Amino acid sequence: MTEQLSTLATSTGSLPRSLGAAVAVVIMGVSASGKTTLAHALARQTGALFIEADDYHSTANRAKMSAGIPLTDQDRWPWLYTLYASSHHQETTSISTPRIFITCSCLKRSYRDVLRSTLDYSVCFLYLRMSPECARVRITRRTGHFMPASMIDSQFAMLEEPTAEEQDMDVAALEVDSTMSAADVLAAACTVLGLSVA
Ligand SMILES: Nc1ncnc2c1ncn2[C@@H]1O[C@H](COP(=O)(O)OP(=O)(O)OP(=O)(O)O)[C@@H](O)[C@H]1O
Ligand SMILES: O=C(O)[C@H](O)[C@@H](O)[C@H](O)[C@H](O)CO
Repeated sequence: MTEQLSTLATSTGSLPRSLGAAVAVVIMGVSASGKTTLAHALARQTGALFIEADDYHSTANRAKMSAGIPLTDQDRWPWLYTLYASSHHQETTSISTPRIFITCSCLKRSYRDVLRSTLDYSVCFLYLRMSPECARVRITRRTGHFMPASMIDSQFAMLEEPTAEEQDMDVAALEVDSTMSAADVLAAACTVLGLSVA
């Protein structure tokens, strides 16, 4: 993990140029890293569709997480399938890209590979990279959400940060810390994605 972090630290900040035109952008990261907040803002500003992966968790998955029990691969495969199946049929009238923002934790390489290989359209990932301390503060302050703060450690334990190889391929990482407002994160994301929204 430490090795991955240091690799990432030297290579964050922009998407491979060929993926600037990706149709779908998956905003990934641990719980409370700000995926939903950012995706809402991006979708609002660009007119793109927004798909929230949390909406596709089964009742059983939600109950597990609410009870502070981390999901397993077996819990996540059907969830990723349902997410894929629903994204698959989405079409928008937008003629610009990206057309879809998808929030999805995508904690493991294998989960990202599932989306890479199943989604019909070109996809790239924007990884919101946040320290455990910052995520813990955010999740503790958040109200009205099923995910308890006690899950933060397991989210980081599970996390396989995007490798340098993935970053050469289709992942950009954005460092997010406690000094960045939602507007700051939006602006940084737009720069990384090459979007010219205000
Ligand atoms: N830049 C920011 N500064 C301060 N608070 C923020 C910022 N961005 C998001 N938040 C707050 O942090 C909390 C987590 O954000 P959000 O729900 O968007 O994260 P998430 O990654 O979608 O979480 P989850 O995967 O658990 O649904 C929310 O209460 C949100 O209002
Ligand atoms: O893979 C997972 O463990 C889950 O997707 C979680 O990340 C939560 O659903 C999400 O973060 C909501 O709090």
